[in-house]
Amino acid sequence: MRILTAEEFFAERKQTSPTITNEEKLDRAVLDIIHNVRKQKDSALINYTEQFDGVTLDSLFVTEEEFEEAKTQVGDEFISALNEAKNNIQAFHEAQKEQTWFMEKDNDILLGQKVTPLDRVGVYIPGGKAAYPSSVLMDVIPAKIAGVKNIVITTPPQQDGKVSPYVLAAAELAGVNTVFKVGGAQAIAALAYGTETISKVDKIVGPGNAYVARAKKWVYGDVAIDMIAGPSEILVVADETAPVPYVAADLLSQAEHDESASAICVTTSAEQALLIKTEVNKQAEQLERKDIIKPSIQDNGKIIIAENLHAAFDVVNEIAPEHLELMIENPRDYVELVKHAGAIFMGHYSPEPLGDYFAGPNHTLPTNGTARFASPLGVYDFIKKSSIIQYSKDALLQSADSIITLANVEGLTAHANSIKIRKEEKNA
Ligand SMILES: NC(=O)c1ccc[n+]([C@@H]2O[C@H](COP(=O)([O-])OP(=O)(O)OC[C@H]3O[C@@H](n4cnc5c(N)ncnc54)[C@H](O)[C@@H]3O)[C@@H](O)[C@H]2O)c1
Ligand SMILES: N[C@H](CO)Cc1c[nH]c[nH+]1
Ligand SMILES: [Zn+2]
Repeated sequence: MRILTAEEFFAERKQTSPTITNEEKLDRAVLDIIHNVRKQKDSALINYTEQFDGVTLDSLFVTEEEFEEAKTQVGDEFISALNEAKNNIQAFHEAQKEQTWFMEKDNDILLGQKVTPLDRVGVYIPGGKAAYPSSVLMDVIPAKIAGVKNIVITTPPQQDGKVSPYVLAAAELAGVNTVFKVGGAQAIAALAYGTETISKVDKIVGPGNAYVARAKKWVYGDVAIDMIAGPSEILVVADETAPVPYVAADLLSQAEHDESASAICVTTSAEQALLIKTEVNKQAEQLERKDIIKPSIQDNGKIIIAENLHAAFDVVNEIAPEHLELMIENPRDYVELVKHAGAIFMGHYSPEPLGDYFAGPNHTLPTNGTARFASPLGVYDFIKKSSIIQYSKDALLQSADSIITLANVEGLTAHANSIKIRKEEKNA
């Protein structure tokens, strides 16, 4: 984990575009997969699952028996925790619901916006390095609240050829019973273009590793996507009130997702920076997933020393992290300074995993700097809007000349004529 000053950090950002070569390699692999799935459909899915997941599948479908078996495996404690999380997620997302609305003027003009749920949504649930039942709730509940009728899940199979029973139990609790055993870029291609078994959807949502995130970017336009939700990121802003063991534990919580996950701390104290680095290394040694954590911390971990909190927030806004923790005194006084972050966790007792599992706001969040322009997954991702316009005869005649003038200026006389024709009594 490198320690550097804010000035050094900004100087490095200016000089480097370190990911371009990697991106080209990734693009070639992903485009190849998309192309083959479009051509060979199910058989490409079966082959890629063999190649990347080491599993030979007879069928891509999760059967009813597999759902039943899953129920017997997961235990009451898990179901009860899942139900608590579901209630919190549901309550938070209910508040995001949007309704069709109208505005009227003098009984002559009616304008509005009609809200309609999407027809078909495909949810990607990651499954390579961990199973994510929590992501099932996060991605399906807002779709259900929006009123989406047709929701399917794709997720990679485990080594035994089955889908994690915890993922299946969460799917059942969230009300989805169509689950396909396919992951990676091939799953995204299948949802975007359809195969013999998997029908094309209108929108693909859900997080995943770099292959999944890149594939979503490539299919966008042929299908809608929620955002680029790739490898996890955390940025902790710590002042001298932040307990060092808490800071280290929170950084490590995201590093364990993926070797490409990133954990960064910005602190106002050089002394604390050293303590945090030592504590991160100490705690990492004790963690089960240290094989993933160590490369993540080694390659992407940083501790940045800022002169003061204002300078710390310049770093935050430059990085635009997926998760931002404010482990500082009076965090609410500083929230105004945050311009770009997927989720903001305030205070010493709001660690990131509280949001991953339980509090209610969505954990599918924009990564890789895209928090500059993207928002957390929400009910708004599963609806679309249509404008509504109705004028009475009187209202149209009153505005006719202005509309005709505008149409004539654009040289669009057929447009002008569609208004003119209504001015002449004989055509009524
Ligand atoms: N941003 C968010 O909201 C959010 C939420 C949860 C998880 N995540 C992230 O999701 C990711 C989950 O990753 P994961 O790997 O555990 O599961 P995953 O399901 O995203 O990826 C596994 C799949 O990747 C494909 N793959 C692996 N190696 C490949 C290769 N060499 N070439 C082509 N395809 C290959 C395989 O098809 C495999 O099934 C992590 O990076 C985690 O940080 C993000
Ligand atoms: N931190 C992940 C989003 O980057 C979400 C997650 C699910 N389970 C645990 N964590
Ligand atoms: Zn997490």
